[in-house]
Amino acid sequence: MASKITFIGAGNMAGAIIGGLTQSGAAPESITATAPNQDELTAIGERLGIHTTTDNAAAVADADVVVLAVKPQIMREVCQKLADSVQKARPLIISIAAGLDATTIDEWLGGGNALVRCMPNTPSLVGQGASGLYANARVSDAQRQIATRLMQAVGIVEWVEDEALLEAVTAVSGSAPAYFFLMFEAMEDAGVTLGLPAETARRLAIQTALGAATMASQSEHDPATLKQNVMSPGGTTERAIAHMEDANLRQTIAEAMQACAERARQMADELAKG
Ligand SMILES: NC(=O)C1=CN([C@@H]2O[C@H](COP(=O)(O)OP(=O)(O)OC[C@H]3O[C@@H](n4cnc5c(N)ncnc54)[C@H](OP(=O)(O)O)[C@@H]3O)[C@@H](O)[C@H]2O)C=CC1
Ligand SMILES: O=C(O)[C@@H]1CCC=N1
Repeated sequence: MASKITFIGAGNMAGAIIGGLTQSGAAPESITATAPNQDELTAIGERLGIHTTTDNAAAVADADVVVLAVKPQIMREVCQKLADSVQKARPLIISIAAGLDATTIDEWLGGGNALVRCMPNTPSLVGQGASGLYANARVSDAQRQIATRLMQAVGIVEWVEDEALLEAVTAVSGSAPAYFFLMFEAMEDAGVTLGLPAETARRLAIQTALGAATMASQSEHDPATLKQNVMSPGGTTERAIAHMEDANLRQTIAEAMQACAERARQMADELAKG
C-alpha cells in the first residue's frame, strides 16, 4: 500500500473506502481525510483513527496518493484551489467523481498529472466493493499497481482502457447497489402484504440476496442455469419469473442502466462547460 493517502472529501464514498481500508489492515495513521466541517471530520477521525483537517492544500503537500472524493459539482473549485500544492507534490491523483473526465480534472489541477479515474461503489465499506479504473497516459505501471492495491483492499478491481466505458461501469456497479436496495424495499413490502412481519421479510430477502450472490460468484454455472435450477416445472418460481418477464423487467433494467450512463455523459458535459 502507498505510504500516505489523502482523501479530499469525507462523505459517503470516502467513508466507505476508508472504512474498508482500515478493516483490511491499512494503517489509519497513513490516511488523511478533509472536509469543510470540523464536526463531521472529528466524528470520522474518532471512528476510524485517521488524520483529519479542513486544510485541503496542507493535506496534499506530503501525500503519495490523493483521492478526490467531493461531489462532481464542486470539483472544479476544489481542484483549482489545490493546483499549486498538487504541482509541487506531484502525487498520484485518483478521482472517484461520476462523469468528470480525466483531461478536465487534470487541467483544473494545472496539467501534467498522473491521474486514475475510479468508479467505486459503497459496498467497499464491507470489503465487497466493485471498482472500474482508467489511467491517463502519465500513470506509470507502478502507479497502476498502487491504484489496484488500494481499491483491491476494499473489493474487486476491473481496468478499462477506453475512458468512455466508465459510464457503463457506473451503470453496472457504481450506482447498482441502489438497484438492489430498491429490490429489498420492494420484497419487504410485498412480504408484509403477504402477512410476514417487516423485520422477518427484510432479513429473509437480504439473506437470500447474499446467498444468491455468493452462489453465483462461486458457481461454475451461469446465472441463467442457476435460475433454471430454482424453477421446478409447474411450480411456484416459474410463476413468479413468468410474471417478471411478462412485465418486461429486463427491459426496465436495460433502460434504467442506459439512463444512468447517459446521465454520466450529461454531467461530464455540463461540468466541463462550467
Ligand atoms: N455515493 C456513492 O455511491 C458513489 C459516489 N461516487 C462519487 O463520489 C463522490 C462523493 O460522493 P458522496 O461521497 O456520495 O458525496 P458526499 O456528499 O457524501 O461527500 C462529499 C464530501 O465532500 C466534502 N466537501 C465538500 N466541500 C469540500 C471542500 N471544499 N473540500 C473538501 N471536502 C469537501 C463534504 O463535506 P460536507 O458534508 O461538510 O459538505 C463531504 O464530506 C462524488 O463525486 C460521486 O460522484 C462514486 C461512486 C459511488
Ligand atoms: O449517484 C451518483 O451520481 C453517484 C455516482 C455513482 C453512485 N452514486
